[in-house]
Parts: sequence; C-alpha cells; structure tokens
Amino acid sequence: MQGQKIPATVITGFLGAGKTTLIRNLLQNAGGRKIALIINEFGDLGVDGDILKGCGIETCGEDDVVELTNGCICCTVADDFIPTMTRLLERDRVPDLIVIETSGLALPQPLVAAFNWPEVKTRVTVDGVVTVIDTAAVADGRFADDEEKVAAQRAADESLDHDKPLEELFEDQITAADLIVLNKADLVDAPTLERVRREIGQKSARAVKIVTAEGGKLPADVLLGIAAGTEDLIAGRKSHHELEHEGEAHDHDHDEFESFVVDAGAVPDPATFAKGLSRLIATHDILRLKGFADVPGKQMRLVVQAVGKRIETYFDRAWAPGETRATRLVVIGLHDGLDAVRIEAEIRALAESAAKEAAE
Ligand SMILES: Nc1nc2c(ncn2[C@@H]2O[C@H](COP(=O)(O)OP(=O)(O)OP(=O)(O)O)[C@@H](O)[C@H]2O)c(=O)[nH]1
Repeated sequence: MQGQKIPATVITGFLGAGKTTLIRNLLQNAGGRKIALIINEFGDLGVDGDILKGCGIETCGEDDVVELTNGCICCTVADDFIPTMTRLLERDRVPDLIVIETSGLALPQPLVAAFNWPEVKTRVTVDGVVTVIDTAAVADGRFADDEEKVAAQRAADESLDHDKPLEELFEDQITAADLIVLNKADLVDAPTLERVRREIGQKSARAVKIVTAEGGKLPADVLLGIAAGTEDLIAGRKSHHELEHEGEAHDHDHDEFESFVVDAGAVPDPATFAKGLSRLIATHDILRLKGFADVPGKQMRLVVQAVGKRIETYFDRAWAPGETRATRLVVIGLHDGLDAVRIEAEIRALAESAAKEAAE
C-alpha cells in the first residue's frame, strides 16, 4: 500500500522515441485529473515543454509544466529535480499526479532513486517507469552499436568508459522499466513488430509488460495505476554505469553526446527546407533535430521534428504577441560525429536557398 502518496509516472526512452507525443495524448485523456509535468531535455532549447504548453489542453496550464534544461535529469537530481519537486509539493493545490519526461539521454535509475530522498519519499511514490521505444529505429538496428567504430574509439582513447553509448543507454532504459511501449508500430509490418517485441523481451531481465502504440496513443489506465513503488525496487535494476562502478564514488556524464542550437533565417518554403534537412541529417549522422521555424506570411509557428532521417513539419500555434518570430533548431548527435560549424552553415544555407526558391 502506498497510502495517500501522490503517484509519479516517469516517462523515459531514447531521443525521439515519442515521449512528448505519448504525454500529450495522456493529457487529453486524463479524465479531469490535475497533472503536473516535469520536462527534462538535452540541449538548450526547451522544445518539448513549449509544444506541451502550446497544446491548449485544459487540465494542463502553463504553470503545470516545469522545464528542466540544465542538463540530463539523472545528473542534476540534487540541484534541479529535488527543489522542483519540493516547490510542487508546497503549492496550495498539489497535483493529483506528477508526470516526469526524462531527456532521451538520461539514465532513469538516479532519478527514481531520488524518490527515496526524505523531502520526497513521505509525499510521493513512483507509480511506474514507462519506457517508450521507437520500434522502427530498433528494427533498423540503430541501437546495435557499430562494434568496429567502438573498438577504434577505445584504441584511440583508453580512458573511455562509456564505450557503447547508444546500446548501453537503450538497455539501461529498458532495465528500469515497469512498462515498455513499442511506439511507432505504424512504421513497421506485423512480423517486424513481433521480432522487435521478442528482442526487447530478451533484453528485459524481468517479465515486464510490453504494449504497442501508434502516436503514443494508449488508454490512461494502461499508463497509470501500475502502483509499482519503483523507488523501492530500483536498487535491483542497475544501469551499466552503476554495475561498472559499484562501490566507487563516481559521477557519470554525457560526454559521448553533444548538442547545439542553430539560428537560421526565415523559411518561406518548408517542404524544400525539410527535404534539405533530411539529406543533411543523413550526411552528418544526426540523431535528433527539432525546433521551430518562422514561415513569412504565416501567422502560425512551424514545428520541425526529425528523428534520424525521418522528418515532420506542422504548424502548432500562432506566434504570440511580442514573441520574436525566429527559426531555431537544436541538433543532437554523437560527440565524435558532429561537425557543428559545418552543420550550422549548411542549415543556414538551406533556409536561404529555400527563401530564394520561394521568391523565384
Ligand atoms: N510515425 C510515427 N511517428 C511518431 C509516433 N510517435 C511519435 N512520432 C513522431 O516522432 C517524432 C518525435 O516524437 P516526440 O514525441 O517529440 O519524441 P520524444 O521522445 O519526446 O523526443 P525527445 O524528447 O527529443 O527525446 C515526432 O515527429 C512525432 O510526431 C508514432 O507512433 N508513429
């Protein structure tokens, strides 16, 4: 029994798996529950929080969305997460439910362990850790790290301890799960979905429930009310990093990943811009690119979302009065694979050439 503690649901999963999309859907089906959201992102541009704030769902006002952008939540527990939780719990009307979206690069373990801190433990319990998976990316082998590349990196720098960044992080997020969502089921056929389900089932040491979803659409009852009390169990779900450094005082970091923000000019022709971005993403092996674009003559803001080569653009809301219309994109990739100067110049050139084409 968890008594009257407030349930908190942790939504984790790799970059672009569909965490924000799933949360948006959950908010729409929240059945009047007052939900507070804590959103953590890798990169200096708060895109997810901004998208959720802009979604106009009644149960979720601007005050109910707290963004943590000072790095991955697993590394900023003491400085960011605990104070944020304390402030939430001091509010006049405490939420019925807290939903936490981790960054796509976060290890869920340190975050869940933080629910054992005295400030939080008496008031909140982790209802469940929901791990969202991009089924199409798994099917494409995105998380099976390139063994040759890993070996070359280690040979060049013996001190590297996170030698398989993508694969390990992916496995750590599965290890922490109380529920696994195979999202983007629409992008694969039925046999592929079954293959991925088996693969993920094998990676999970415990018999964790696996469900499939398209567009993160799942009934709220599937995601909520798991009543796992995960904070009491997390010590048994160690990450690769914790296993490697057991008994040592050792901080982990995210040095193997990098992000930067690009400011580009207005984009009169979103379709041409998106096509160019998709080519650029493939050339530079960018893991994730997202942000907003200014399309002249349009009242609405354009959202740009890319996960690997797959790119999506849509208008989400009108630019607010006083808000500066701008094109800003965050780019995330592996540290040794990103040439930030070139990528920035190429994105700017793409916006310019899209502008020229529209003018002709
Ligand atoms: N085809 C398809 N696309 C999806 C699905 N779910 C999400 N997407 C798209 O995938 C992209 C990333 O979705 P997000 O919900 O932003 O992913 P995220 O996990 O929050 O991303 P990060 O916070 O950057 O790690 C967006 O373009 C979504 O529209 C799905 O089930 N099918």
